[in-house]
Amino acid sequence: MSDGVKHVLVTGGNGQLGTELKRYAWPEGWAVTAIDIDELDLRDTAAIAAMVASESWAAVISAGAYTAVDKAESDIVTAWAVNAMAPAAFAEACAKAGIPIVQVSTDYVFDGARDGAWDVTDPVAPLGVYGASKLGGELAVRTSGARHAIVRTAWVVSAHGNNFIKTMLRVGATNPTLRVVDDQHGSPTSATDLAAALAKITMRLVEDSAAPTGTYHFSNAGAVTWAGFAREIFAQSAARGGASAEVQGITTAEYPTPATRPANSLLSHDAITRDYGIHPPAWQTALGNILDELLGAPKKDISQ
Ligand SMILES: NC(=O)C1=CN([C@@H]2O[C@H](COP(=O)(O)OP(=O)(O)OC[C@H]3O[C@@H](n4cnc5c(N)ncnc54)[C@H](OP(=O)(O)O)[C@@H]3O)[C@@H](O)[C@H]2O)C=CC1
Ligand SMILES: Cc1cn([C@H]2C[C@H](O)[C@@H](COP(=O)(O)OP(=O)(O)O[C@H]3O[C@@H](C)C(=O)[C@@H](O)[C@H]3O)O2)c(=O)[nH]c1=O
Ligand SMILES: [Mg+2]
Repeated sequence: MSDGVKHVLVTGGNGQLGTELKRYAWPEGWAVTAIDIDELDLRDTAAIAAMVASESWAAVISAGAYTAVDKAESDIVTAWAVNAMAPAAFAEACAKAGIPIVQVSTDYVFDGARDGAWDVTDPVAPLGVYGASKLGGELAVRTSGARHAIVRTAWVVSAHGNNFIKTMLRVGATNPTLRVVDDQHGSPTSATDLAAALAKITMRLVEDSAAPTGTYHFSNAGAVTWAGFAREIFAQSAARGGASAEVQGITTAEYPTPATRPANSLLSHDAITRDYGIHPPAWQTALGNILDELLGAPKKDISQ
């Protein structure tokens, strides 16, 4: 592509994040090629090398992933192929091509076994296959020799694809009461806000060979439990005439799942703010924007 445009290759193009990276208002001179399984199977490392070598890409954003956390527990080989070997193949190809790679990773690399926000330098200790395989991808990128940013995020939600907001609205439409875990703490992340942060980092890595590299955390600002998140979803949904349900807080032990989730996966934004000047918006605001898209703007408050 010798058109003077900087082409960014994005994997996971049909996912939540890939969809928002396509919708992002890239400045003139930038273009995104977002691919998913129809164009390239991430289990095919030879095809990955060929894809990167096929064009003069400006950068790769590695967003594609095996994100079914519970299913991964019984599908280890596929999870590792997609979450670890594919990023390894991309990173190797990027190093060869001399282009940067932005690898998206997860809060689930942490064990969650302490209070406070996890810093980028804190020790990792994944509790399940999904987190372990994503950590494998991180390590491959980190040791590849490619200039990189590894951006860990958490609890990704959007108006498109599968996520907790859409599950709550769907289940809440037919159930008056929902039981939701109230002892796992984290920060929801709008795929739209994440896409904007990743675009900013990617463009800087491409334009400035001295741009900061390393590991970063991005989530929306503020902390909540899944039950607290569900309550706010229904409060904001009801204000828009959407589904509402009562949320009964339960313990993790009362909601058994194949994969163990971290009790605390709050992410510190210090590194991304310091190096890239990124200040994530509050998760409640991000939720409101997603519900605006799904349900329309809130009805006027008639009590005043
Ligand atoms: N969702 C979340 O809560 C979080 C996500 N992340 C990370 O953020 C990134 C983006 O996540 P998100 O957009 O939510 O994930 P999604 O599951 O919405 O999107 C991932 C995409 O990757 C595709 N994919 C899976 N396997 C393959 C394969 N073998 N070949 C080609 N494509 C494949 C999926 O296709 P298909 O749907 O057909 O499987 C899907 O379109 C991922 O790296 C994820 O690990 C980090 C923290 C939280
Ligand atoms: C649907 C439902 C879930 N839960 C619990 C299960 C779980 O602990 C929590 C959230 O459910 P989810 O299935 O969305 O959780 P999960 O799929 O684990 O979400 C994770 O996805 C991966 C890809 C990540 O990287 C993580 O950051 C995180 O977002 O809520 C309830 O307690 N009640 C319910 O009715
Ligand atoms: Mg899930």
